Amino acid sequence: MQNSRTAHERIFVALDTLDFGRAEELARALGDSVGGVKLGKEFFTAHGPEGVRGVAGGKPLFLDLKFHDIPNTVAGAVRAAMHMRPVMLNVHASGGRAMMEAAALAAREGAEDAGIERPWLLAVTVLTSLDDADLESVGQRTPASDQVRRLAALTADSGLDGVVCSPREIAALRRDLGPDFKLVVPGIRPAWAAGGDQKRAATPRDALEAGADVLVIGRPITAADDPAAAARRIAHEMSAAA
Ligand SMILES: O=c1ccn([C@@H]2O[C@H](COP(=O)(O)O)[C@@H](O)[C@H]2O)c(=O)[nH]1
Repeated sequence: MQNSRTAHERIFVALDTLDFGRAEELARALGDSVGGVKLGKEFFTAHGPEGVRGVAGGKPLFLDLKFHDIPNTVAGAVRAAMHMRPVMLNVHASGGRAMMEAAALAAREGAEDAGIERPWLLAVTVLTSLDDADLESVGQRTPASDQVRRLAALTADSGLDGVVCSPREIAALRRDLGPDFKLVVPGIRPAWAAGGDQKRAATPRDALEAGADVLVIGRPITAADDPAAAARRIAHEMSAAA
């Protein structure tokens, strides 16, 4: 996937719905006001690969299934995913090095078999809905920011293209891992949108200024009365970023 993109091309809209018709309608209404669509567990569980292909059409697709299992199983899932022709897909970094290496190999081979350009293979670090207290409650005493840096370094070392992180960690990851490591960032909240369940969030402009490659934005666009206008407003706010 190209890295030199205009503001709206950096937005992948999260179509989190069980309703096929609604997802299709949003994808159509948003058209070129976003760079691509993100389909994840909610939509995929309801509609499967066929549904994903139907809604994505020819649009760039981020397949957000966050695979997390033993290496052999994840490798198989990554191969199967190639038939949905994603430009990005992901696993969980906490699955560890062997799992990520198996996923990277499967992505290379699977893309070739499917006759597509190899998608960016990303690893989810720490979900943006979690804060330090949440991590502590599951026995993880390291602050989220440190854990993200640790998992991102492991991801880079395992041969993946980049990570999914919160906007709060972008600057540190850019310093740690350089300009080519891909940072795909959910937890984006314009000042005028509700925070919802996102705990490590920031505005689109702040995320772009910090060095994000792609912003994943769902409800601030999809729950708006006019989703295309909301996407254009966000792109305009991003354009003002240095
Ligand atoms: O850490 C993560 C990883 C993935 N997501 C996904 O991004 C979108 C965000 O949607 P909003 O409506 O803008 O909150 C959603 O599909 C999540 O599954 C994330 O939020 N955080």
